[in-house]
Amino acid sequence: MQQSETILSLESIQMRFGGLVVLDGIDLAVARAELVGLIGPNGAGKSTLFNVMTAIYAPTRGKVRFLGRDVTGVAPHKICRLGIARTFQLVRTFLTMTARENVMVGAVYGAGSRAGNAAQAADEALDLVGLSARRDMPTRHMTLSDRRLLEIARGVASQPALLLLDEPMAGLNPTEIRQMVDVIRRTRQERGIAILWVEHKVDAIMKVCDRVVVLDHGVKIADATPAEVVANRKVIEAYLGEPAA
Ligand SMILES: Nc1ncnc2c1ncn2[C@@H]1O[C@H](COP(=O)(O)OP(=O)(O)OP(=O)(O)O)[C@@H](O)[C@H]1O
Repeated sequence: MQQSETILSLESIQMRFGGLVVLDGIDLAVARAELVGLIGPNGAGKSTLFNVMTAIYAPTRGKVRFLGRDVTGVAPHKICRLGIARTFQLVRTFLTMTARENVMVGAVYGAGSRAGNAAQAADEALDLVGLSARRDMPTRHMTLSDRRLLEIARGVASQPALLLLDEPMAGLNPTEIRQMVDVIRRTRQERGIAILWVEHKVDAIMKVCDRVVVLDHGVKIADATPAEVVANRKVIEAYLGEPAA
């Protein structure tokens, strides 16, 4: 695997809603199988950036390139087929369907699998996230933590090159957070999927990521290793605060 190959690049992305500039000249590259954290204060523009990458929004300026193609403003279902999957801050699963059926949707919709292949892809993805034993459970009976894991499984089953995680740890307890960290690591290591991970649980990001990107007021203020980011004055002032003495 060529880990240094860039699969996603954002070039000078600007997103404006009327007079409000929410993203201002963002450049960002993600390499194959890289694990990148995306952090910043509330309202910094992280979710909006995901929405631009997945073509929910067409940026007012700039380009999104994925696997060598200009995909700026391409329809969201095409982005998924091309290999970008995502999870949501507010979990979105089909509540009356079982865990396995939910993940099969990812396999069919994202990877274009037929029923037999989709079932196999779903079982493998459920195994990766540790939900095999609950695969026949309707998702309305699952805990928040399991539904977050299920969203990851659904993304993995679509066979993406890049998975976008939007606050997968929100609302989880410490045990569930450790389990989630383990799943994120394995998703990258065992599947070779690049991950761009938005999170307010900064400790987890710093422990696990190769690189951390920091947004503040729609501007990228840092893009470096975790050790460099925690020592960055701009990041301390905008988001992290001074370390405890
Ligand atoms: N559709 C929209 N129309 C107008 N303003 C929007 C829209 N979507 C987002 N915004 C604004 O863009 C800014 C960035 O929001 P965004 O949700 O991307 O931030 P965030 O970094 O993901 O925040 P959080 O950490 O709270 O999830 C906010 O000021 C928000 O109110």
